[in-house]
Amino acid sequence: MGVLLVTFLIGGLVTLISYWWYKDKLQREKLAWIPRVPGLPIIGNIMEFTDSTVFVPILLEHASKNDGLCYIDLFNRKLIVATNYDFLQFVLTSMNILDKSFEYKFFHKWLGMGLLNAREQRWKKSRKMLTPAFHFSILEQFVDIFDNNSSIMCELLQKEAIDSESVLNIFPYVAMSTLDIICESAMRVPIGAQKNHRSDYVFAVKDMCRIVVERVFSPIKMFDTLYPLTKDYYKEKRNLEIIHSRTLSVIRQRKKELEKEAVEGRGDYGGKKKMAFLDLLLQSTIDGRPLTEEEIRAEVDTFMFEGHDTTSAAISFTLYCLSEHEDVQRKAIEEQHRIFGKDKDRSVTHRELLDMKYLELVIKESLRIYPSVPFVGRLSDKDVKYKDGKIIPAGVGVLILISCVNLDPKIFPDPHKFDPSRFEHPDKIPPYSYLPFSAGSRNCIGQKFAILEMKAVISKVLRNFVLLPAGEAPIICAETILNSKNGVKVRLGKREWI
Ligand code: HEM
Repeated sequence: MGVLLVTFLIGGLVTLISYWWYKDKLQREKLAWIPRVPGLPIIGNIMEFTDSTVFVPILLEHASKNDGLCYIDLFNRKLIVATNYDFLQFVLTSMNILDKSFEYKFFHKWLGMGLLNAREQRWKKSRKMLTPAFHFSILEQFVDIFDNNSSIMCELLQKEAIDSESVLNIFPYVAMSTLDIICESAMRVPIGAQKNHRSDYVFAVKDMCRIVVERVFSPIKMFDTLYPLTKDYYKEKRNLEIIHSRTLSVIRQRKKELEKEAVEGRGDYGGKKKMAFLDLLLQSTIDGRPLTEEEIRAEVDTFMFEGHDTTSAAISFTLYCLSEHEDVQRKAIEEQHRIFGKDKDRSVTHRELLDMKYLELVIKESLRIYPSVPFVGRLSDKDVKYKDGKIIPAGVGVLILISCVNLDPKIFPDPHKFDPSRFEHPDKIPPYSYLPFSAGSRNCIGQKFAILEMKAVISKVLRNFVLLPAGEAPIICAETILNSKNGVKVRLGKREWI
């Protein structure tokens, strides 16, 4: 019996290794047209990427030596690293490469198969269902919410932080404000995160961003069988309890309100009016049936995460850029004066947000240098023909380095210089060379929402404060959402509005 078991185990192991070896050999042959980054036997390049502050520059160095393309090995997984425009255009517009790469699997427990993670067939249905939630007429209704919540943020800054000598990490203030905004607008459930000060939810989301990236590159945490041996496994469990209980309470609260509205004959339950995100989810059907609570939670978790963490990073880094560039801040203020005249405290309108053309250039330039999503990944389960007989093999991921594409000196001379005038002539920027919201059919569904929200918040801060340099540059780390190890530091002075 014992001999039989050992023979069986050895046989199984040999079959597994032979399968790995054969799959590896086939993929390597098909990838022969892309330079491979030399690595160690078996573990490949994994040891180069253990620090989130350096792995993007390392990948860029490898890719730029090889015309914007190379591939790396992470144990038995291969990943094409891409900054080459032709290739990016091909991948992002291909209807055969719509799935997300292997690395997104580390999001699954958190975000389920919501829009970000959904596989091709489900994604098409979900995207079609959710697109109306970003209609112009819906976004217009959110302007007051943007305005009120940025006022609360400015009041807090006024009370707690205004002192032109002290250095302030602006990030937590912005994060609470964007969390309030996404809950009140997309979910229709105000949660008052700013007034409660601390939000376990925000801390849990931040920690999950770190955990997900560390699992991609850690030789222990990446394996589901070994992961429970690490502290992060337990931290992840705790974080997910906090996050999921928050989203479930938001969903249940809104569901109750909708039912009450229906009983009282208010609202438009089951009607034709365009609905905000959560109302749409609660009243939609997919494959002829209503969505389950699990499916709704996956979408809500996805939107809470994508809709608050991305914008809080983007707003914080833009405020930092403005604090460092007095000339740019002056022009932005001139525009605010032109729009608001003497009354800096009145509410902004949708039309006025659209009119903030210079502020839009500032935001675009800030997202170029500090893209909230520094990289995205794609995958196909079939071989895909690229050009001249070249193949992107089935099961090989493509990692698109957004943060490096945006810094190409051929397109953006002196790329680290903050210069919003680069975007005065958008026609001069070639397609697929500026990708903060990704591109193609799986681009960011919330980009118009994000730009409007950013304008509303930044405009309010500019009208109330002079942003001054703190003398401390952010230490950038790529933790799925761009983050700074030392916070995003500015100093705030009182703005005299004449
Ligand atoms: C400055 C702010 C934002 C930036 C830079 C940004 C960037 C991106 C990027 C690069 C992607 C592609 C991700 C990938 O392929 O892995 C994406 C997808 C997505 N974003 Fe955004 N985003 C922002 C704000 C928002 C907001 C405010 C929302 C919701 C209200 C949102 C919802 C989503 C969703 C649901 C997806 C998945 C889309 C799909 O796969 O069809 N994003 N975003």
